[in-house]
Amino acid sequence: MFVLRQCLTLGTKSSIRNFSATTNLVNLTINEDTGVAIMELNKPPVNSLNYELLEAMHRTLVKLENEKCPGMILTSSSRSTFSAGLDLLEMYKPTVDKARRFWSMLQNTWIKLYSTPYPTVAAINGHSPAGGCLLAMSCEHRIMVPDKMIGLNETQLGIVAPQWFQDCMRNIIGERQAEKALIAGRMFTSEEALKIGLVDELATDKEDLMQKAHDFLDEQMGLPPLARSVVKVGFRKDTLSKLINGREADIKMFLDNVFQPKVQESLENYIQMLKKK
Ligand SMILES: CCCCC/C=C/C(=O)SCCNC(=O)CCNC(=O)[C@H](O)C(C)(C)COP(=O)(O)OP(=O)(O)OC[C@H]1O[C@@H](n2cnc3c(N)ncnc32)[C@H](O)[C@@H]1OP(=O)(O)O
Repeated sequence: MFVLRQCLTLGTKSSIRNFSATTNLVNLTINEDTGVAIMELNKPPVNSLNYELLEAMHRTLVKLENEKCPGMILTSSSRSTFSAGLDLLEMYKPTVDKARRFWSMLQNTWIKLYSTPYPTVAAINGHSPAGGCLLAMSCEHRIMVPDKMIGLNETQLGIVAPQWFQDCMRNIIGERQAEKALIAGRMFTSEEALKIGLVDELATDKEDLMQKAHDFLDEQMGLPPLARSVVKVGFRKDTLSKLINGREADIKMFLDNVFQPKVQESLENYIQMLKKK
C-alpha cells in the first residue's frame, strides 16, 4: 500500500506507465508494482460522452482486458464533473447513420465495462448525471466526494432512460427506490446517494477518494480472482444478456425516440439552457 501511495503522489516514473499518449481523451496510468489501472476521463470541460470519448474508453478497456488488468479505478480529470452523461450534441439533429454509430459505440463500451472480470471502482470526483451515473453504476463500487449530484435525470429532460440504464439502477438500489428515482428523473446529492446505496462511500477530498478506491481494490485483489469474477459476472449476466441479445432492437428504440419532434425540442431547449447558464 505504501509503495502504491508513494508512486501516485510522487509520480515515480519507474513504477508508473502512462498511456495518455495513445489517446488524449482517456489518461491511462498503470502501476507497475500492483498492475492497478487508473482510467481518467479527460474531455474538458465536463466529459460529455461523445463517440470519440466512448471509442477511447472502449479501446482502453480492451487493452486492460488483454493485459489481464487486476483492478481499475475510473475517474475524471475535470474539477466539477465526473461525466455530464451523453453528449447532447450527438443526439441533437444527427443523421441516422451518426446516431446509429454513436449508440452502437455506447453499447460496446457499456458491455465491456459492465462485464469486466476484474474489480472496478468509480472514484466520483464530481457531478454524475444520466450517462455519467451509468458509468459509475457499471463499476462494482462507488465512492463520491461531497456536495455533488448523481442520478438518472433523463425524465426531467423529456427523454427516457433506456431499459439497461434502468436495470443498472434497479440492481443497485432495488425496485421501489429505482422506480421512484427514474419516474422523477431524480438527482441525488452525494449524501442522499449514500443513504439509498447508490454510492457506497463518501470521501472528504480527491486524495481521500483515491486512497479509498485503492483500499477497495486491495481488498478485492486479495480474493481468489477466478471465483470472484465468476460470481461477479453471474450477478450481471441477466442484465448483460438482455442488451447483448437485443442490441438491434435497442438501437431501433433509440432512433425512434431521438428523432421524435418532441424529443428534439426538449434537447434544443436543454442545450440552450445550459449555454445561457
Ligand atoms: C433519447 C434517448 C436518450 C438516452 C439517454 C440519455 C442519457 C444522457 O446522458 S443525456 C445527458 C444528460 N446530461 C445532463 O443532464 C447534464 C447536463 N450538464 C449539467 O448539468 C452541467 O453541465 C454539469 C452539472 C454536468 C456541470 O456543470 P458546470 O461545471 O457548471 O458546467 P457547465 O454547465 O457550465 O457546462 C460546461 C459546458 O459543457 C456543456 N455541456 C454540459 N453538459 C453537456 C452534455 N451532456 N453534452 C454536451 N455538452 C454539455 C455546456 O453546455 C457548457 O458548454 P459551453 O457553454 O459551450 O461552455
